[in-house]
Parts: sequence; C-alpha cells; structure tokens
Amino acid sequence: MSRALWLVVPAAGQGRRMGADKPKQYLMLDEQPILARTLARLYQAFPHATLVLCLDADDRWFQPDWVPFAHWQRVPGGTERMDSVLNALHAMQARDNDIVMVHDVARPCITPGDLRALYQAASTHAGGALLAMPVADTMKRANAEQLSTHTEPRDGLWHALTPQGFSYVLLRQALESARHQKRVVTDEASAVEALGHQPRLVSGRRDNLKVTHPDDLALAAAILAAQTDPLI
Ligand SMILES: Nc1ccn([C@@H]2O[C@H](COP(=O)(O)OP(=O)(O)OP(=O)(O)O)[C@@H](O)[C@H]2O)c(=O)n1
Ligand SMILES: C[C@](O)(CO)[C@H](O)COP(=O)(O)O
Repeated sequence: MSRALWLVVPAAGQGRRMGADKPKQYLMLDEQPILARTLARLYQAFPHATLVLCLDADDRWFQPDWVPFAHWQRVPGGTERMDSVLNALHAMQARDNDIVMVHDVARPCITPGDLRALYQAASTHAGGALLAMPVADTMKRANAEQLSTHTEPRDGLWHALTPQGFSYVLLRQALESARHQKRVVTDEASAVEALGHQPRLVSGRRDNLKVTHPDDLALAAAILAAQTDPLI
C-alpha cells in the first residue's frame, strides 16, 4: 500500500524573541508574509501532499488564500511547539505507515532539494530523519558569569533543523510518550530518540535559517535573493 505524505507546519508561536507587533510568521519577507513563503516552498516540492497547519486559536492575521495546497486543514496550536504538533497528529486521518514531515513556519528559506532529500531518508529509514548541519565553530562552555570555563569537543555535534520526518505511528507514539512523562521536547527527533530509535541526520544547507531575532529578517531576505537557481 502506498504511503501518503503529510506536512505538519507548526505556526502557533508568538515570536517573543522577535519582539514585533504581530507573530513573526506574519512579518513581510520580500513582499510576502513568512507563512506564505514557507508554504510556497513546501508546495513547490510536494504539490500533492496534505497540509496540517497549526495556528493559535486567537490568530487574527491568517488568510486562507496564502495556502496553495488543495488538501489542507487547520488545527489549534498548543502551549509548546510539541503540543501544536501533537494536536495536528491527533486531528489528521493518517494511516500508521504514512510519512509525516514537520517543518517550522519560521524556516522560509528551505529549498525543494533539501525537502526531497529529507523525504527520501524519512521514507527509507525506520527511525526517521531530520535535516541537520555539523557544528562548524569551536564550542565553549560558559559559567553563570558568562565566562568560558572550557572548550567542548565538537566531533559528532550537529545543529538540528527542520523538516523532520517519521512514520505517523512512530511520531505519535514518541510525542505522546514525552507528554505522558511531562518532558518538553524542542524537536520531534528528541522524542523519537527517547524511545530508543536513531533518526538519520541528513546534511542540509546552511541557509535553512530559523527566523528568530529581528536581524534574521534581513538575513532571510538576502538568502532568498541569493537562491536564484529555479531548482535550488
Ligand atoms: N506553542 C507553539 C510554539 C511554537 N510553535 C511554532 O514552532 C516553530 C519554532 O518555534 P520558535 O522559532 O521558537 O517560534 P516562536 O515560539 O514563535 O518564537 P519565540 O520562542 O521567540 O516566542 C515556529 O514555527 C512556531 O510558530 C508552535 O506552533 N506552537
Ligand atoms: C525544531 C527546531 O527548529 C530545531 O532547530 C527548534 O528546536 C525549534 O525552535 P525553538 O527555538 O527550540 O523553539
């Protein structure tokens, strides 16, 4: 039986670190809201997928015409990112074996090439997969006074990015287990690792920026302007 592809996009955050007058997913990036840009990139890679969009129940800014997908549904966000994703998993009518890819709305520079690479790994590796990039800098351990106490070995250290993809049944079990144990996880892979699985790290582009702080907006605009190849 073929495995359907579901795209879960957590977009219920408040963007506190951005400090703007609206959640950061509604800030303009090259004349479009970040949310619209991110959905357009996902659609470019997977026009036949079903989208599950997590939005805050009090969201006043969302406009449905920013969604390019034929099949999609809106679900309410939760207190933490993991709660928003769990709401999506509980609302969608997926089969156990279907593939679920979770992608932050705040990562609008994701490329179709990286999306396809992650889908390929998530579909073939039982423990699922995540986009990630090896740590490039020397890593320091700070004390409470922000003094560097020592240098951490960086061998084998990676930054976790999104998307992250898993079978529906594995992801649901992992996040339900984390919630049951009152553990807050900041990405899906953490929950899956806690069940004893080992998601595959797929080396992704370094320009898959998570727009988090005010100066990230200009950075994201510069990245989009530089991504000129139509196949990116
Ligand atoms: N309760 C939450 C919290 C976050 N997110 C989403 O999870 C992604 C990653 O979160 P982050 O970058 O931390 O976004 P915010 O929570 O909006 O930012 P901040 O932590 O600065 O408030 C974002 O796409 C955000 O919209 C969500 O859907 N539900
Ligand atoms: C999932 C994530 O984007 C991986 O880098 C990240 O953990 C979510 O952002 P947060 O700032 O930790 O909420």
